[in-house]
Amino acid sequence: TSNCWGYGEDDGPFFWHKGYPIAQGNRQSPINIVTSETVYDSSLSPLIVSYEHCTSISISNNGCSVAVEYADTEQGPVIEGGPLSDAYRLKQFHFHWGHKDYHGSEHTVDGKTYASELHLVHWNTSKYQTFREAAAASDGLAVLGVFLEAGEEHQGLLKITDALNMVKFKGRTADLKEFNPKCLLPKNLKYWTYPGSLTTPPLHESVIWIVFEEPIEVAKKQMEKFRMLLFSQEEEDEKFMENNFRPPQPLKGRQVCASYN
Ligand SMILES: NS(=O)(=O)c1ccc(NC(=S)OCCc2ccsc2)cc1
Ligand SMILES: [Zn+2]
Repeated sequence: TSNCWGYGEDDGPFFWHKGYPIAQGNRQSPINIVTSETVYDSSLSPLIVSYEHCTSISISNNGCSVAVEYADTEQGPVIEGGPLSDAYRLKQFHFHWGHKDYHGSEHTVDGKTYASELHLVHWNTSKYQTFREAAAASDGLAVLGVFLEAGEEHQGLLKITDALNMVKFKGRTADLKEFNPKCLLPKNLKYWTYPGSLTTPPLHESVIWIVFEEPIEVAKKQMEKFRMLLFSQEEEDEKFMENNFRPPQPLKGRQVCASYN
């Protein structure tokens, strides 16, 4: 889809409200998580991540990020529990990152930015028939957010970072079979959760956010591979894909719940 929005100085996050007025809505994402204002919610049950049957299909450069898509089948990978009343099936995961390792995440924690943020996008298959329908419903989507920080090489991520050179240009897709993203989750699944939105247009306010406190470590050279991707198509002026993150949005009175005390 030829987006008329981007991350540049004339089509970036500060302009999105023109095409998508919901950008100034009451449950926009990302947010800055102020840990002293989070509320421990003892009614939050543990998050159940059932990623056993993981048929990844492909990896693609969609012009705003790089995404790994999953087959939309009954026995696909699902999450449930935690703040969720229904089962949510994995549709895709993608990343946001910066020009350098000191920034790039969308959510921030007490103002701290991370080098990158992984989003695992799930939709409510108990209540809706398609992703598109769920994406427009207030309880339609659940996105797991994982912070990435520069450190040791991440073995599980190698299969992704080694595939990036196959999808350098916008619109490119490559096979990526049997990738199980469970290896991308942190050891400790303590999380914060709050009601929010897609962080890119159409910015639908349909996401239950579940953001893990513990970052995963990835090597600097793995981060550099994300930065050699392009926003642009072959034959267009080369525009390196970086800083594809939306800054934190107003909390508008929302409560952020913590899964732990
Ligand atoms: N960064 S994010 O996780 O909030 C996020 C997740 C999904 C999307 N959009 C997707 S997967 O769109 C697929 C096409 C579509 C269908 C209904 S609305 C958009 C945008 C942002
Ligand atoms: Zn995202």
